[in-house]
Amino acid sequence: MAPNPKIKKACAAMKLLGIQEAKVKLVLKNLLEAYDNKWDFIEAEDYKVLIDAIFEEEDPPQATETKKKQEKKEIKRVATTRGKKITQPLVNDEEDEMDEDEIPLKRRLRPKRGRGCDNNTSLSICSAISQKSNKDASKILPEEEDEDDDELPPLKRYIRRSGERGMSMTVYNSNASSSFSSRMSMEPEEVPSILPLPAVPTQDEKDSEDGALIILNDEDEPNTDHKPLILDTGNCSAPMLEMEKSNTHVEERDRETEEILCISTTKDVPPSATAASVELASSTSGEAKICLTFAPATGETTNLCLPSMDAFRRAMEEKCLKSYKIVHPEFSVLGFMKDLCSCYVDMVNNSTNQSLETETVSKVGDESAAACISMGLVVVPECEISSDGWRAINNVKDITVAEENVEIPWVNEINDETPSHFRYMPQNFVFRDAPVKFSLSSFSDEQSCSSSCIEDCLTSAMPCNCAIAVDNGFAYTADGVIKEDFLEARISEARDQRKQVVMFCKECPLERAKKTEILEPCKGHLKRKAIKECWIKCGCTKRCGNRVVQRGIHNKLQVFFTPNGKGWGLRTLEKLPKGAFICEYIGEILTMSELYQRSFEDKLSFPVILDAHWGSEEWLENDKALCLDGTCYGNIARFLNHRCLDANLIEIPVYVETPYQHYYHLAFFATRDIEAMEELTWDYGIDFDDDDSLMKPFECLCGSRFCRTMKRSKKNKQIMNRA
Ligand SMILES: C[S@@+](CC[C@H](N)C(=O)[O-])C[C@H]1O[C@@H](n2cnc3c(N)ncnc32)[C@H](O)[C@@H]1O
Repeated sequence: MAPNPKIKKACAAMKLLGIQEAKVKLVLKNLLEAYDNKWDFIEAEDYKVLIDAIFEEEDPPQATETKKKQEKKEIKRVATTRGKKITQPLVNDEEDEMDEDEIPLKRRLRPKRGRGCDNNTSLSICSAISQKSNKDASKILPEEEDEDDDELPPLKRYIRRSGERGMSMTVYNSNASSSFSSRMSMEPEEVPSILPLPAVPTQDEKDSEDGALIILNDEDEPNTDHKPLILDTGNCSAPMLEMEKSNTHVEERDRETEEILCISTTKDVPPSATAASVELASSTSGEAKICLTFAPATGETTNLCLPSMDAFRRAMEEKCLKSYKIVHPEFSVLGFMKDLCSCYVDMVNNSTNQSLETETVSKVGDESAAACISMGLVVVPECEISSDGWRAINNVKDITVAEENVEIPWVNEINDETPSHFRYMPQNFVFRDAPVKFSLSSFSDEQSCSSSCIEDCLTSAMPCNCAIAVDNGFAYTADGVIKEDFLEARISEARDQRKQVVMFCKECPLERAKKTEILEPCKGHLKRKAIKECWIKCGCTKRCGNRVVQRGIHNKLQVFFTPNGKGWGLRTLEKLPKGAFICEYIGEILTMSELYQRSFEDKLSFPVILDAHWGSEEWLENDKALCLDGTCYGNIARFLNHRCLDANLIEIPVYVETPYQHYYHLAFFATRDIEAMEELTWDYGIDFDDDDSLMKPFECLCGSRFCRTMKRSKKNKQIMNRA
């Protein structure tokens, strides 16, 4: 006998979801019996009833019973309301009277109408950490829009509560030609027996807005801090991966904050697309995105080769899962998702053998939204990113916004914070009153090597004026690093009190700036030896070996979120040799009065006082004593964290364009060889016991065995013990 075409069709549809034919047939048999062979109920909404029944096979009997009752009620209601758009599960009035045990229905695999069997190239990768209590999980979340849904954030309609503990990932492909559905567990014992899959938007929904989804719940963390993560498929012609993170909370019954995380590409990869790029971006306002962009072909058109879902899953498992230890404290879902995206992109690009074209997400304001859509970029409706937010997003690859010789990316593998907003500046600028002038006339011939030098001063037989100006000779070697003896002398000066020359002001500008009635005595300033670099007025060329700091940053650095509570930090992505110049501290040049005014309004995290020569003259006016403030305008040095005593960077005053001794560049050099991925730190030289400090107080988490706060607390303990 020829197989019933309806059964064949149902099996084919279920096969797309990875469900075996035998199981489908078994469940179908029961359903047909239960519903008097009424196929239209079974076929409705892309076999919703069948899918639910298949998954309920694995539910506890009580749940299945209750679910069946519920479904019968639903079916009755569907039957009487045909023709009307029903998007919310119809709940019988009696449901209100049910006791809690009677509502343990978990919605799971639920392809919505019009999708799931589309002949498109739609891919959803969903990652779920479902850690809510089973009790909570036993309640149903609304899962399809009701008529008022338009007023609710799109997020709402896609939420499912999975109800199981563990971390799992589901890859779902609705491409008819390469059907695939799989789930992967990271912690097998904790992964739910059946994974929730995202509800897939209907055609209407697809046309009108974005869709995608799955859930991250975390039982161990307070709900209040959860931010949902949604990954949207955009309503755009070019495909992209987009993950969006918003603060949207679920508001109805049991809609405590959920976390949702998902990646999906839209359909219709343009046949002429050449390559893809992936971008992880986020903003200060809490949103984050992972974008996969397919760039249109240039010149000869070639078909883009997408990897098969199986190959992608295997690569993903290798690259993203097996290499991660989920229990590792530094595991971050965001980082994981990013790896996942780049894994996919790598595969696309490798198989396509095309050059990678990066399409950067450009600023998206209201007025430019249309332009973005035409470029294949999606404006996500619930994500209203401020202009500052967009700037931060754009800066993911280069926080310097192309102001430096090298790009310096930022990355946060710990949480969803983005760097606070500041304006990147590659050089110092006077805020208002500081008497700093860069002028050719300010340097006399004696202070530059205008006539004596040609090409490279380091190779000249006689030390030139620049070498003797600050009585060091040349500080740099031909390799561009600081000479060992000069560096060692600076390091021991900084670390060993016995080697320090400390100068005391008669009246300290720091104290005077406080504008108190009685000035406290000067606490002393470390006299620091400086480097004098050749400059534009010198006879040498720009390639002269005595020009290092002025050539700017050359190493591969990265701003990153530290895992140990210090906020953002700076690290190197490559090995750095001892004595290498890393960067200088850039900020607004302020007088002490200006600085004090600022710190009075709000204690600062980013002031550096240029006091290397304070105390060397009788009287230093407040407006001649200077400092740098990197709070609003600065460079990457503003991310350098403090480390007590044994920091891997040391700051050295460097004179370049002005002989005015109270203004100099503060340049950071490596105190030792530094390994790739090491955090870069310097000793702020702060006194943690000084309540009058202009700097925001903080509890030192440097981890150094010489940590001054650790010593202090030990001292306090000793004092307390003695008392
Ligand atoms: C110049 S900023 C460094 C960048 C900063 N971590 C951030 O997130 O922007 C100085 C601030 O970083 C934090 N910080 C720096 N070093 C630290 C340390 N050793 N322990 C704890 N916090 C530190 C303090 O909040 C301090 O006020």
